[in-house]
Amino acid sequence: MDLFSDYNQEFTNLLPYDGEVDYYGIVLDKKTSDYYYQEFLSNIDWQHDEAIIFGKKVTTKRKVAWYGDVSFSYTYSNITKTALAWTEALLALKQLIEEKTGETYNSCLLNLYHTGEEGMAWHSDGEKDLKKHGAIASVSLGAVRKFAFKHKVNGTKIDIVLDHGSLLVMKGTTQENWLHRLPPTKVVHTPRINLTFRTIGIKE
Ligand SMILES: O=C(O)CCC(=O)C(=O)O
Ligand SMILES: [Fe+2]
Repeated sequence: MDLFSDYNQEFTNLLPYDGEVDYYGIVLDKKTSDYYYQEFLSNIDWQHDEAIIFGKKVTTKRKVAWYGDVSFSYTYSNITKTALAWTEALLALKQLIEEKTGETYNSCLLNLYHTGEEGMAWHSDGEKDLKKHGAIASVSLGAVRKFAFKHKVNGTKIDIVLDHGSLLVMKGTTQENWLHRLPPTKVVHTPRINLTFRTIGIKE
């Protein structure tokens, strides 16, 4: 990545091969980012996430919520969830992100990490309900956190920092070839909200 480029590039592909992760940097001004952060903290139906791991039901400290166009059912970590109907604020942000990325999305998974102690382990978002090779647009609000990619075969790692009001888009073969995670950290004590706009495949 050339940080000193004079070109007015809208985004940079962070991956050297086997996928495309477009980092747009900060796309929402401070006032707009603050507004959405407060709005989502207060007006999203946050729930502790549940997963079945080695046959046992576990509950995460992190909270999640899932919104979508219609009553989609979506399965991940062996649990099936049903989407809630879009709020006005979510729809407005979705539209803005669709304009910026030139893609459309029909659902959004939100994550609330209360402090730096909460994170997300290495995974890829290749669930079968997701449209194959569909773009996933990730918006970050609140505490600034590190984010990382790791190549599934050769272990190459790419670290980035996700700012308040920033946008990252994972597309193409990224989920097949790379894992990503939000590492826990002891130096962050305030909440971060992440929204991933996705496309759930419409079943025939
Ligand atoms: O919190 C983030 O930035 C990423 C969340 C994530 O990877 C996911 O929801 O699949
Ligand atoms: Fe993910």
